Amino acid sequence: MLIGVPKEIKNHEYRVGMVPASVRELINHGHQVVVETNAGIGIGFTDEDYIAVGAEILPTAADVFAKADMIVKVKEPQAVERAMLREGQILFTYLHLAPDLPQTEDLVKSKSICIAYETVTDARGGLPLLAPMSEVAGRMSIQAGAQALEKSNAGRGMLLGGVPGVEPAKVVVIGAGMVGNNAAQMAVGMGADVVVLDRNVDVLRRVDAQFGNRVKAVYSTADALEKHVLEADLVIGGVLIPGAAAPKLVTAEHIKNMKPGSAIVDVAIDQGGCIETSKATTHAEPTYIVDDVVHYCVANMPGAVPRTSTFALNNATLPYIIKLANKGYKAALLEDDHFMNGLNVINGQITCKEVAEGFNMEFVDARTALENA
Ligand SMILES: NC(=O)C1=CN([C@@H]2O[C@H](COP(=O)(O)OP(=O)(O)OC[C@H]3O[C@@H](n4cnc5c(N)ncnc54)[C@H](O)[C@@H]3O)[C@@H](O)[C@H]2O)C=CC1
Ligand SMILES: CC(=O)C(=O)O
Ligand SMILES: [Mg+2]
Repeated sequence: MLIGVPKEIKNHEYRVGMVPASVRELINHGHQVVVETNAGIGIGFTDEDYIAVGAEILPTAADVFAKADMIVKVKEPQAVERAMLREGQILFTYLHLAPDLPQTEDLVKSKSICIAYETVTDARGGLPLLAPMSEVAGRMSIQAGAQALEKSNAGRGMLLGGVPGVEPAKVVVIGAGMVGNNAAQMAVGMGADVVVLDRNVDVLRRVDAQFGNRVKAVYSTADALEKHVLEADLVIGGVLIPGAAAPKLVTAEHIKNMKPGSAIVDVAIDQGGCIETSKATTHAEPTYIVDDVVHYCVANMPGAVPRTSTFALNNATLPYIIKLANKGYKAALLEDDHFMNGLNVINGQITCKEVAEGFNMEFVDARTALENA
């Protein structure tokens, strides 16, 4: 198979779909790889590094899209990239379609085969291709929140851990999955007073076993959520209903009643956000203020630490890229239900139920769509 790696073009996005070591693995399996010039330069990989492992360098994204059977990326294709997709071409990347109708419509129109990292599942109920970036974003959320609380950023002027004699900030983490757990770990490490909410009791048990009495693990009712959010200095939004738009758990009314200068980091923004007043921001301008609450809603947080993030992402995606390349998409997906859950759009049909329902569009079962492809 001929695999193409374009340079990422989202604002301040320096990650790359494949590092040279991954390219080498694919070439060892008998495949060809084309890489857009300077695709890895933001994390220190030159064209020569890719050439050294056997890749061919192409001058533009258009060349890569025109040549490749499968495009491997990081972020959802931007409008100019969507226009370059063609019928029968495989796209393997993050998509986050639920909050993004224009992208969904373009992918349907393209008749390409769109497999989303974030909806691939595993036998333990996890999301193996979302997990590494959720680890990064969860850890970063506390850094971002700590900065948002600084006075120069319109925050309350509070140090997360306080100092002896001065109480720490209260950090409220909504959702105790991969993002929430990593956020809690960092917040505890910085000495904050940490509350974690989830609606899955087993998840709360795990939080309790991991952190003991350093974290309060709270069952997430509307009542509990309101109480803790209104007391918070920093709220981290880390809920997920896989494939679907995030539920708006923190309302505009809550935001109005939060302490002036408090901050929210809505990590779930890539699925539309779990805070009513959230709207996606970029690394160039990460925050804005609503009712004196600092909002940080960057949809590609791991892009800020692209070296760590690219390696972490590639460690997870490589075996799946190899499977797609070796077996072809049909066999690779049909023989593995968990991998098949990654299929969101194929030949103009939507195969992710949550996306189809969210947009009132027709849903086609992935197995049926694949068998008919
Ligand atoms: N902004 C960014 O750059 C990034 C965003 N993300 C996003 O962060 C979000 C969280 O991802 P993960 O932690 O990997 O998901 P996860 O599936 O590991 O955890 C989500 C948690 O939310 C909980 N939850 C669901 N509904 C809830 C409710 N009503 N109240 C309380 N808890 C609830 C679930 O029980 C689960 O424990 C996703 O939207 C993901 O796409 C992930 C990485 C980077
Ligand atoms: C998961 C995601 O949205 C990101 O890594 O940018
Ligand atoms: Mg207020």
